[in-house]
Amino acid sequence: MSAPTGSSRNPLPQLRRFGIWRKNGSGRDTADARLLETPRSSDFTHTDPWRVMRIQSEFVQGFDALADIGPAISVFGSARTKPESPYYAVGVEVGRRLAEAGVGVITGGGPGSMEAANRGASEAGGLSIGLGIELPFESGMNAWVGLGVDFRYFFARKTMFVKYAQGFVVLPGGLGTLDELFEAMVLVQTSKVSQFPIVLVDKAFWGPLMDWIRDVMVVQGLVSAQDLDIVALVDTAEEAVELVMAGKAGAKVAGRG
Ligand SMILES: CC(C)=CCNc1ncnc2c1ncn2[C@@H]1O[C@H](COP(=O)(O)O)[C@@H](O)[C@H]1O
Repeated sequence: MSAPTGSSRNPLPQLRRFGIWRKNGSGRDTADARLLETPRSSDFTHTDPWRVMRIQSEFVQGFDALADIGPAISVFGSARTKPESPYYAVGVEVGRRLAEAGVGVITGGGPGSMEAANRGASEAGGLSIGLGIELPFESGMNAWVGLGVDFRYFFARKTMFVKYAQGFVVLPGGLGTLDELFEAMVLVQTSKVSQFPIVLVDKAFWGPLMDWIRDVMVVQGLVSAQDLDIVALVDTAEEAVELVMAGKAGAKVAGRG
């Protein structure tokens, strides 16, 4: 086969940097040279290579803090749930029942339903973990967190929610809750995790979302009907803890591959 000649074709790459080929670089622009160069300003702490170090340190810190927590379940839900809301009461009961079942409770460490689950776990004498996130409007770690780890990056934090839990209980929530839920659903769908129960609490809240997935996504062939089995819908804290502890929801799909 002859070499491409058209001007729109890439010529051979000229410079290689850590396995990445780039064209049009200066031969004197090496990693060593850049390392030894006097920085033009202290802005280097805002550069991507520096960020990579910070990202790495978040993973190290998270792995370090959570390595020995034992079995745990992550509980998600709205940061805006008020203490007088029925959802808050369900969150407290989920946390309490999980602690009584002998597993740690991991939440996002914030207010609302996260606080409720931490509170239930803490009041029952269980391990109450909060994985906080730096946000412009965050209110800090809730008072019921016994072991807290703060993150700058959502993706590092989300890794911990899955890596150190054996299942998810998801209370009604907003975009943050959906982000955490769908991340887990995709991980089960693609067999990145197996036997990972995901239980959604409150059929009236979650039902319409599941109906939309069934009526639109499944009908258009964008997900399979089986994918609906990744999650289970329940109405009470008791059912949620029973199912998540039995490892039931999600098992069907995870087991097929
Ligand atoms: C009352 C209020 C607006 C406070 C916001 N304070 C917050 N503090 C901590 N985490 C938060 C906060 N807001 C959103 N989150 C993040 O979003 C998730 C819940 O989001 P949401 O409320 O469902 O979307 C949490 O796990 C966390 O990732």
